[in-house]
Amino acid sequence: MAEEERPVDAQEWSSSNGGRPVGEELLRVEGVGRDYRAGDRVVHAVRDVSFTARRGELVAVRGRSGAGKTTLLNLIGGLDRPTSGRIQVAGHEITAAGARELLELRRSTIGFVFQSFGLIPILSAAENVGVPLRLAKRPRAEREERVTMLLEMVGLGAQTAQRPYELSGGQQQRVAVARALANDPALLIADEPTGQLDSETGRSIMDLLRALVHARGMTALVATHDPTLIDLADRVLTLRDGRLVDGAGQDGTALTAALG
Ligand SMILES: Nc1ncnc2c1ncn2[C@@H]1O[C@H](COP(=O)(O)OP(=O)(O)OP(=O)(O)O)[C@@H](O)[C@H]1O
Repeated sequence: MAEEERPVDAQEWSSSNGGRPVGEELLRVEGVGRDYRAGDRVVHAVRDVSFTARRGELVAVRGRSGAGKTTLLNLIGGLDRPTSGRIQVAGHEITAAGARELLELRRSTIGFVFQSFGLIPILSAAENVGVPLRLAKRPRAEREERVTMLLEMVGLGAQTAQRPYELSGGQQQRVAVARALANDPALLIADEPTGQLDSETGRSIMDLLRALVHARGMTALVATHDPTLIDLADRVLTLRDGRLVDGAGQDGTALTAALG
């Protein structure tokens, strides 16, 4: 990783975590299932999944292709609705939220990073990062200050005016991470964030996510196939055929068992 791409010292960010107590429960998933109809067939993409995650935790979600990782992350992020079960994020009942409340939660409480970066090609790095701040109607001066700080934080202080096609894949994903953090979310959801990157660049993105999660008392859920990236997680959830087969509780105990 080039020197200028190193994220700033985690300490610099610790004051901006809103006093969130690291270790407090941030996410609760209880008996969540999602079925899809495919013609005459029903696909049980996610089945009876229960776990909790705490502030300051980087949780990897692993499993083979088709195991249900994307479906689970989309349910937790409020992009899809479960067929059964409940999901709470930062005390908000995602599963009971109406469309407007979900939109608001996705803007204020949850940040998303995708495999394909999802940047707007005609906008500069700074403008891309500023999009969520515009949607949140933050004043211009505050937006500019925050965008500068976010891009410096991900090691792109010198690339603010560049458009996505003028940046490498790793740099584009850093812009996407900065954008996901614009509104200071409590939960970061990343679906295969390193899937389009070479292994070294992928690792630097995971290192960045890990530093941010620990510095800011955020929770991150990261779906990945990559075993070397899984090593960087604080905890690993393993999905198989839609079921959580490992990692539900911090001590390895399934939440459902704990609930009796
Ligand atoms: N909209 C849908 N309609 C029907 N079936 C779906 C739909 N979305 C997902 N599925 C099915 O649900 C299962 C889980 O898919 P999902 O994309 O969550 O897996 P994944 O673990 O993220 O896979 P990958 O690593 O390949 O992205 C698969 O069998 C998939 O075909």
